[in-house]
Order: sequence, then structure tokens, then C-alpha cells
Amino acid sequence: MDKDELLEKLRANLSRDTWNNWLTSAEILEINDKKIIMGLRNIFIKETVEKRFGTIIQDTLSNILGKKVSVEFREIPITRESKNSVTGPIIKNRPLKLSEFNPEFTFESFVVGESNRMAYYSALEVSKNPGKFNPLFIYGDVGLGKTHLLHAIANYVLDHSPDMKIKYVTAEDFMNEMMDGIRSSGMDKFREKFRKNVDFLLIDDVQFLIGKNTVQTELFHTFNTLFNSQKQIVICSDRTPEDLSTFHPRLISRFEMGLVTDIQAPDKATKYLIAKKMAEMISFQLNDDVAYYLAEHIDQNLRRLRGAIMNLVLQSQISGKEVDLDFAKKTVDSMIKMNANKMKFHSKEVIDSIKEDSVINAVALELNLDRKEIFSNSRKKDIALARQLIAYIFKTNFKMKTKDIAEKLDKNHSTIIHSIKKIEQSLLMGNEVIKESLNNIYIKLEEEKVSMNI
Ligand SMILES: Nc1ncnc2c1ncn2[C@@H]1O[C@H](COP(=O)(O)OP(=O)(O)OP(=O)(O)O)[C@@H](O)[C@H]1O
Repeated sequence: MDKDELLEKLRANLSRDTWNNWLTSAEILEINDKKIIMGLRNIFIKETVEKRFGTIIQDTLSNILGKKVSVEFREIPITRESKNSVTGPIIKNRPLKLSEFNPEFTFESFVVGESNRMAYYSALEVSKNPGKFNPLFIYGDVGLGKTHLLHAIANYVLDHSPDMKIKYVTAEDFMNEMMDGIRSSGMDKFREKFRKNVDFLLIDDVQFLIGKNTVQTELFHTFNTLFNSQKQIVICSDRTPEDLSTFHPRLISRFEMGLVTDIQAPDKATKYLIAKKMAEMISFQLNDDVAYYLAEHIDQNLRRLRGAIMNLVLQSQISGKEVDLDFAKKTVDSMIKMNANKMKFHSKEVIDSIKEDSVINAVALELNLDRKEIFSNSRKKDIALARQLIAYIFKTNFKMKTKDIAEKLDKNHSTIIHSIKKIEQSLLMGNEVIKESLNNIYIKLEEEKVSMNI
């Protein structure tokens, strides 16, 4: 049975309301022996369908196929090519896209406040007049909107100059593509891709390249080629060019020769407006007092603010209750409490008594790994996960500096930042496997604390 046929049969087996409300964007992405992968547009729909209809969809598909299958739900970003696009009539002669951009990250959906005004207007300016401020370098802490602005530039350019070839890469992708080039397709192809076939290059999380000298050299040459042909370059980083201290000085001076601008943490008023905007983006009416409450209680990382709104919407869908201030307080407080419970080890006395090595042992035990494997260079999934969990616990519970974690795990600063971010994101998205692993690790540490007689 092919994918469309299977989807059609599923539709016929579900109620019309369920289908029309939740599943019109559904696509079967993959069918294999034991598993079906279903794609749904946007994380909100994906999470709701998974929670509310996951079992019934799985049972129905199993019935149709006459064997037990599991179903995995994935978010498919809305792209202009999306087959079930609801964004309007199909436009012919679409611009050539070299990267996928999040269509929700636009200038219109970006709330401008004191903290991000400069970055916003600089980004808008380079979108309107590429080459005028070259390069544009935007820096700021985690979750303050840098990636949003990069995608906003791309979406603007695609809409206004469809012939322009615009490419977005994270520094990590740049490195991986370069490695692939070295291994297989050859550096010529890689260079052609980045130097000849690009009019506008957006590079995210450039700090990832700290300590990676060969990749920096390649980036330096890519930069020069594009710059000399008046192609616009925009770079984002979690720190200033100057603080990319181990970067080649020549690359730092390239970064500094255009416009350098920062994004600061938003004040409460801006956070309130961002909360309203985020809700609006998912067509959700967020009460003013709830938005104020979120602005007051969620920290500066706007990814957490988004996570809290998603959580409110989901909880309200599941419980059928309205999201008023009372509901928001309960939900957000329970989110915060849950975190606090998981983080029993915030007390300095307890932290001091647990050795960092115990954390490594507990993680190794939980993931069934040998301690030595954690310090190896292996990129195997569970070994990478072990390092991410350790980095997360060191940062959140032990309040260790990223630099010290990097040293302890023998990894570089950006890998550690990336690892912590990954676990934070998984927790925000309610990833049960990660939650359970973390809880088990905390329990192991708790037991150790008892056995140490604290
Ligand atoms: N001013 C804003 N208006 C609306 N939404 C915002 C704003 N700033 C950030 N956001 C939203 O907050 C979330 C986090 O932003 P983003 O991913 O761009 O952060 P970042 O600075 O790139 O973080 P990182 O350094 O971790 O990559 C996104 O969902 C983004 O849309």
C-alpha cells in the first residue's frame, strides 16, 4: 500500500471533525516494516495529535495494515513547496532556495524593543540593501532572537529578490559539509557551493568554530571571496568578535569591519509583547494578565517563554480548561516546581558533597556505558547523549562554568553550549525518555548522598 492510499484509509476511519481540525496537514513520510512516520505541520499540531490521537492513529493504522505498527510523529516545517500548503495559491517560478527557512521567523513576527532595536533595524537594512553593511555581525545570549533574525532576513530576501541565492548555515553545518567535501565529493564542489553559488550567506552560531583552525581558514577564504564580490554576509554568535579569542585574528578583524550589533535580554514590557506575539503566531488568544505573568516569571531565554506558551496551550487542550491567570499560575508553577524537583541538588551543601565523578558514573550507569566511552571521541548517539546529560547537570545543578565543563569533558566550549541547549530543548518539548533518564540519574545521586551520610 502506498503512502497516499494509507493516509486516505486512515482518514476514512477517523471522525470528520478530528480529521478537519487536526489532520489536514498530515503526510505519511515513511512506511517500514514496524513503523510509520507521520509528518504534521507545526509543533503545536504535532504535539496535540501525538497526545490526543496518537493511540487511536496507531491502532487504526495497525488494523489497516493487518500488523502491529508504531507511529512516530514529526513536525514538518511549512515550506513554500509544502504539498498541503494552506498559505495561498501556488506561486509559479519560485525563488531558488538553497536552505530551508522557518516561515514563521519574519520581521513582522519579531517584536522590537529597546533590547533588540539595533539588531532588528540592522538586519532589515541588510535585507533591503545587501552589501551596504558588510558583514553584519549580531551577538547575544542564548535564546534572544538571533536565529529568528537570520531567518527573517532570508524570508524577506526570498520575497523581495527571488533571484538572489541566499544560504543559511550553522557553523556546525559548515564544518560538516566541509568534512563531507574532504571525504567524498571533493573540496571543489564544496567551495563552488559556498563561494560561487551564493549571493547572501547567513552563518549562525559561529562560536562553534572556536578551536577548529582548519575550518576557520576555510571560512576566511569563503568570506574573502564573497566579500570581494560584494555579496552580503551575516554572522551570529553568542559573544562579540573580540571574545572569539582563539579565532584567527585575521578572521576576527574581518568580522569587525562591517556592522557589529548586539541583542540584549528583553525587559518585561518587551517580553510581554513577545509572549502575545508568540501566541498570535499559533492563533491563540493569550490574556493580558497571563502574558504579564509569563513575562514576570519566565527568565530571559525566549525559547523557554515559547515552551511555556506551548505547554499552556497543550494543557488547556488536554484538560478542556480555559487559560486564565489561575490556570497559567498553576501550569507555570508546576513547570517550575517540576524543574526544581528534578534539581534537588541546587543546595550548595549537597552539591559540594557530590563529586563531579559521581555524576559521570551515574550517567554511565543509567545509559549502560563504560565510563571510558564517555571520554572517547565516539559520536555514537548514546555516548553523545551521556555527554549532553553530564554537561546539563554540571551547568544546572553544579552551576559550573562552561569553560570548566569543557575542560572536564575534554570538549570545546561550543560543543558544551550545544549539549546543554539540546537537553534544555528536549525537556521543554516534554521528551519523556530524557526526563526519565535525568530523574533516574538524580535518584542515583540521591542514593549516593544517603550512602555518604549527608
Ligand atoms: N523579539 C522577538 N519577537 C518574537 N519572538 C522572538 C523574539 N526574540 C526571540 N523570539 C523567539 O524566541 C525563540 C528563541 O529565539 P532564537 O532561536 O532566535 O534565539 P537565538 O538567539 O538564536 O538562540 P541561540 O543562541 O540558542 O541559537 C524563537 O522562537 C524566536 O522566534
